Amino acid sequence: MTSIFSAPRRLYMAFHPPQSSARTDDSKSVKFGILGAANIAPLALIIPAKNHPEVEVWAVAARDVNKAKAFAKKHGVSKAYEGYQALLDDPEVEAVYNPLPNGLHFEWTMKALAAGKHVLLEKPSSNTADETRRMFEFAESKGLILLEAFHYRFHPALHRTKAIIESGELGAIRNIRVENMAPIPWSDDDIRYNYDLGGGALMDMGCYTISCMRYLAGTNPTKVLTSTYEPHKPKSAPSNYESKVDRMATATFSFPNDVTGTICTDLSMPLRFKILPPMPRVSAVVECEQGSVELFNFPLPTIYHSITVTKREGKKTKTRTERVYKPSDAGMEYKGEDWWLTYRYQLEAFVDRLKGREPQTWVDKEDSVATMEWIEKVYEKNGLGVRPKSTYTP
Ligand SMILES: NC(=O)C1=CN([C@@H]2O[C@H](COP(=O)(O)OP(=O)(O)OC[C@H]3O[C@@H](n4cnc5c(N)ncnc54)[C@H](OP(=O)(O)O)[C@@H]3O)[C@@H](O)[C@H]2O)C=CC1
Ligand SMILES: O=C1OC[C@@H](O)[C@H](O)[C@H]1O
Repeated sequence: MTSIFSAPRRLYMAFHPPQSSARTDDSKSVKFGILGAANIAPLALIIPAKNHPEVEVWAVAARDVNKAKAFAKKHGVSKAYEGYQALLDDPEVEAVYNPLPNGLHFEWTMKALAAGKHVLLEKPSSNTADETRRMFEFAESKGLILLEAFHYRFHPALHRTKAIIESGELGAIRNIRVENMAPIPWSDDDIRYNYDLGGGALMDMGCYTISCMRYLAGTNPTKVLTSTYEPHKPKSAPSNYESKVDRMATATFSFPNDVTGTICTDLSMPLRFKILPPMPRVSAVVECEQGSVELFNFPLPTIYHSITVTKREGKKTKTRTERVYKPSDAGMEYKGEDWWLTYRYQLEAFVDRLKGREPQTWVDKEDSVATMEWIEKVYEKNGLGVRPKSTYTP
């Protein structure tokens, strides 16, 4: 039963989750260390950890120890380290969260694994598919867990959308279109615009579109058919500046059985009439033989989402809308509350695997490698070229 209070309550709880009342004995909790006082860390780990009975965010490291100390104080983290290696040398740290810029993912994940830590690694997993494969192979060889933090994959709204497609009620898939575009005025020195650090729209918001398209298709594309981009040009750039960083990118793909796919991603959608920020475009739409299903807001479904199913029946078209904030809303049996952020579902799965329990969802090695392979293929197609590989040699 929903009421006018359910959305404000859900949003409040999402960002102010209750401290877990069933806290596990401290000696059994998983102590996390964070590499970098990253902007995303509070949302992706600190807030979800408050409500996870088996997680303690124990340490943070930053290049500047004062930054690490300030972050630790603000978020109630016990230890603050100068430099990332110092955190990896802490025997108390069992799992590492790696939210460094993309171009540093390979180096610091390899070092964390070498130090015997499990790793929750931000998306996209690295700058190249080869690096991603090597990280997973190393994790396997050490018996450690490595998960690419594609948090959206863990939310029940996405699982319900996939179940609708797989139920066959709409017939076979014909086309999949995924958009992830927002009007965010990132500064020119943001990591997203830094080629050496693995910047670009396709790497950042675009990696979700490739991952989501592959997931909903249930298979990999066979080819990149077309790709376009608009470059990012810093305000101070000379007129002949040649950018290797895409602010916006599109691509079309072929899939087996004449299925097609389209992605569109934009880090900083242009203002309308030079003043009005456009609405973000955050949908995954699957067109099938007898209708379509659209998951609106697949990246952050806890905030708000809708699953719109349009079905052609003879000359009539029927439309229904579903909302699945918690698994039981769609008859699914795994754990979750309507206010759980995608990151909270993800943390549950990560800790389940670490503790030897079966997680409800997982993003495995082949999945992460394939996402990087198709990112590379799009960059090859549009001429911008693959992001630079790491200079770190393990
Ligand atoms: N899951 C999600 O929803 C999101 C995921 N992300 C991903 O998380 C990662 C980090 O993103 P975000 O938090 O926005 O990034 P930040 O701009 O906050 O950078 C993250 C950290 O990178 C460190 N860093 C190390 N070397 C450099 C360098 N040369 N230049 C700049 N920073 C450096 C800084 O650490 P220090 O503290 O040591 O200075 C900084 O704290 C990316 O991989 C991104 O794709 C980002 C946003 C959302
Ligand atoms: O992962 C992400 O999600 C939110 C976006 O604003 C951000 O650019 C991206 O890194």
